[in-house]
Amino acid sequence: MIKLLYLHEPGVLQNLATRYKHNEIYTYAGNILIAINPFKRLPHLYNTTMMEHYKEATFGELSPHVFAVADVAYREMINKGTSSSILVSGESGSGKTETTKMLMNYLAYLGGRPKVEGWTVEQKILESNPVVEAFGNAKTVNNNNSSRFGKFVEIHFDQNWRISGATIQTYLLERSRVCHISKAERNYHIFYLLCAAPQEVKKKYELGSPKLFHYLNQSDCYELDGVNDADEYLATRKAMDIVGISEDEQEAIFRVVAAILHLGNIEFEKGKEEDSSAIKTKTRCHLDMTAKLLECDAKRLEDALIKNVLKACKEGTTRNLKTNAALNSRDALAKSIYFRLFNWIVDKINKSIGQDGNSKSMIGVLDLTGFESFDHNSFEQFCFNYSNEKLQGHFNQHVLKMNQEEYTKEGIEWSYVGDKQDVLNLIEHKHGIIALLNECSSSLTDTHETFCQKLYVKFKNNNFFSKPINPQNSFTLRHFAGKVTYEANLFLEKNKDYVVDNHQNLLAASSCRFVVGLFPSPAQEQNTLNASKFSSIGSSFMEDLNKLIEKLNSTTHQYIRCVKPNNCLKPTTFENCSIIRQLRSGGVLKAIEISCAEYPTKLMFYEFLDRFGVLAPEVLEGNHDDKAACQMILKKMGLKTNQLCRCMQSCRMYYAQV
Ligand SMILES: Nc1ncnc2c1ncn2[C@@H]1O[C@H](COP(=O)(O)OP(=O)(O)OP(=O)(O)O)[C@@H](O)[C@H]1O
Repeated sequence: MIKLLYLHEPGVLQNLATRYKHNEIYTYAGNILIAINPFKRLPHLYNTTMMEHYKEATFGELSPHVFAVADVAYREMINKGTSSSILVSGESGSGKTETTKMLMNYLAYLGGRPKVEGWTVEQKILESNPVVEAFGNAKTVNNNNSSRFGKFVEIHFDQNWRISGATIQTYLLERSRVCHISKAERNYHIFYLLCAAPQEVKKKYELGSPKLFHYLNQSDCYELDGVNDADEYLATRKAMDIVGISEDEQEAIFRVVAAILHLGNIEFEKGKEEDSSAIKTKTRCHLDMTAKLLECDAKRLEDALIKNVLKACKEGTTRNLKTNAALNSRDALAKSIYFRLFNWIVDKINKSIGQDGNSKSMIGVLDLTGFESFDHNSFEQFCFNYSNEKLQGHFNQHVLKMNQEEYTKEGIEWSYVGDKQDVLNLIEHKHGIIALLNECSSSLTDTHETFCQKLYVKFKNNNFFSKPINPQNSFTLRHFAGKVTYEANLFLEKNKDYVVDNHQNLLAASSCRFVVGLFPSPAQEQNTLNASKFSSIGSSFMEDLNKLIEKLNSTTHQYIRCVKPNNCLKPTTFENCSIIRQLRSGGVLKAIEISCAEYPTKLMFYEFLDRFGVLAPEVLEGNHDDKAACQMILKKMGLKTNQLCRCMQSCRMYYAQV
């Protein structure tokens, strides 16, 4: 892109469209790699021959490519000993996860070891992808394989620049999906894979078609185009072997997954006592099966679902739950189990791969959940979009600032262009939205209505906040990527990070060691966490993001901007408006704008002389150095709107209106 003589939006778009037509999906815009999702397999771009080419080449010698970006990070590590982070960003479905996998493949190729017995570290790292995707990805309206969590993978290298370990840090899994799915979406892949497992496995867990399970049949979408769940089940089992999850552990994991499906089929009716509920007789078989799979007492499970332990009263005092509250209790249990299971899997992978405490350098790859705006947006979208704001803030600070600092360094007069990102401030300031949400979540009297009323009063003059006419109890934020309206009705509940005491006690008493490991007894947990204290998901997510930014700031950065060319997920369709919107909101056009605003064209001195020397042949004939010769030509032509850089090896001339 920077080779274009004139940089402007239509030119940028035309350039990308032409390249995309020829399957050239990668383009550089300065130090950013733009990657346009091809929505079709392009194996020739990623094979070993291609890796060999990029390994041999210097940056810029070959066509833009995701391998070239990883190569820069690897070479910088070798030459300067620096650690790097590759930040992959873009909307949901734009190709971040695929790009991340290509980067990891290439780094494994560069830093891999000759095969010894068993699985190598890099094989384990690569095979962690299908495992975490099976448990953490799902079909959404934007993407058939949408990551419902963010991740930062740190790959460690030893003194010989070989891969010596890795850590996967995950961020905020979308818990609500376990129990609620919208039209045309699916639950987490693993549930469908297990329903497509070999007959003997399904028999063991009393599973059948996904249509039989409430947590899967709320949407009529069961299959994914081009994906065979039975094959994926086997592939996931194999990947679990490779990442070091033992046969027994896999058995326990799938038992827990099956238990969640049975748990979701338990229904309630009015109980005999007033304001109480009871298990519907026809669904009692699911209660028994859930108890069997979780190896806990069926009666205790029943009580844990239809009764609540009163904390304020003496030990053992319980209150009956009405049918709706029992349904909520059932769903809360399912979400807690799944969330803990997901974290257990990530921890296990980390332990199995191993971290290298003596590592010389690391290369990190960041893939956060993309920006989302659905018809209905809740707390999860709020958090995902907040993390995208955070990443955008980092990008603005580093890329826009970096470009402009170059002007300053080169002695070019320049007035600063930048985004202040006030919406970030609105969310995370000590008196911002998260703080208010925490205040309301921990109060006994606040509801989602009072939370919204407080928001409306507090932020009525904030340009990034507005109160929509519809729906009630919602608020709109003007994000960098567009406006999103959030429905606040479950915000308070979803912000609370806790496991119901009843559920905790039930599972801590399971005869299955694996289940107990997911839910250590409160006494054990008390050591690490003050259970009685309110714990806010919003705040801990904010803390995690701040730590992440700190880590990113301690490394050098490479940026990859993934772009979704259309919303119908089809190859060859290039929707100009949507692409321009993504480039604008992602700061790519802003970076280009900095180049355009006053000095759209940059030429090396010798290029300028080559091109414009004809205007002053006498200058060319004289014995002047290049910079002085350029100055003489400009002076002769009476042009004042151009500027010359200070003399450095990479000296360029910036000029306008020539
Ligand atoms: N380089 C590529 N080559 C072929 N297909 C691709 C490529 N990048 C993306 N895709 C296709 O686009 C789909 C969506 O990509 P991906 O899952 O990486 O998006 P994402 O940005 O990570 O989305 P989300 O934020 O929802 O997780 C992939 O499942 C794949 O079909």
